[in-house]
Amino acid sequence: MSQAILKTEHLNVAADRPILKNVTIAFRSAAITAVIGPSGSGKTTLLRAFNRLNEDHLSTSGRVLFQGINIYDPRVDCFRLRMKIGMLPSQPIIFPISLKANLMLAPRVNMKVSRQNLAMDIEQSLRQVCLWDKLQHQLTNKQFKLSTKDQQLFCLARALLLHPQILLLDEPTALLDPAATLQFEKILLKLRSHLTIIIVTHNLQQAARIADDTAFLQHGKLIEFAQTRELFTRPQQAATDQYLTKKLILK
Ligand SMILES: Nc1ncnc2c1ncn2[C@@H]1O[C@H](COP(=O)(O)OP(=O)(O)OP(=O)(O)O)[C@@H](O)[C@H]1O
Repeated sequence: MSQAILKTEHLNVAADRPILKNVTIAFRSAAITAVIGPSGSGKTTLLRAFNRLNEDHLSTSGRVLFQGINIYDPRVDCFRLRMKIGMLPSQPIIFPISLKANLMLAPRVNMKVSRQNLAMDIEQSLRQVCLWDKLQHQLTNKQFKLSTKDQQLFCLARALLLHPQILLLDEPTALLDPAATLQFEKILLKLRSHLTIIIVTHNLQQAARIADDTAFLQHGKLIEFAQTRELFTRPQQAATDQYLTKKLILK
């Protein structure tokens, strides 16, 4: 079993009231972890805590350790942190410039890579998401329109260009149809060999299909965290059992 790459210790996040309460969890390296739970249970807030996206408007206490270093230490550079821990929101965001310019934005600013190396990286990341053949001749075409599925894959490729060690995905397939969802999942399973993936999902079948481990949150508390097969077949907490049963029956 691989080592933990990311851990929280007694993580609390609050607005005018607590949102995450005393969450202690460890994520395995080169594994996919699903975060499940009812709406409002704190899943997105947990994900955002991992690259310090909450701190402008929410208070955070406790520790988040990335490779043993507390990311809330004031000496940690947020830009560098967000390159190592990338995030993909559920709504794809593509700027109204060419696809190539979209891809080049972050690496040129943050990594100062040469144009030649960047061209190779772009090809590699588009190949990783199975878009190279479709897009290689459209990269400078400002009018080219992508389908919703391809927009989300393109955003994944853009995130991969920064060579993150952890990728945070917030309901990445919420807008996709079942076939596109399966294609997206297949790509995640391939990426897992060298990338740690934490995915928030309302789709329990998705968690069961791709996640090595699953965390169940409710009312801001980590109720249960286990290998996915264990959590789905032998939940240890009554609340987990109730949630899984209700979701699967209502499906
Ligand atoms: N910036 C904020 N200020 C105040 N309350 C917030 C803020 N961000 C989140 N919350 C509250 O924290 C709770 C958890 O929100 P969060 O988005 O993390 O839940 P979630 O489990 O991801 O929900 P969903 O499945 O609906 O996306 C909600 O009640 C939400 O209203």
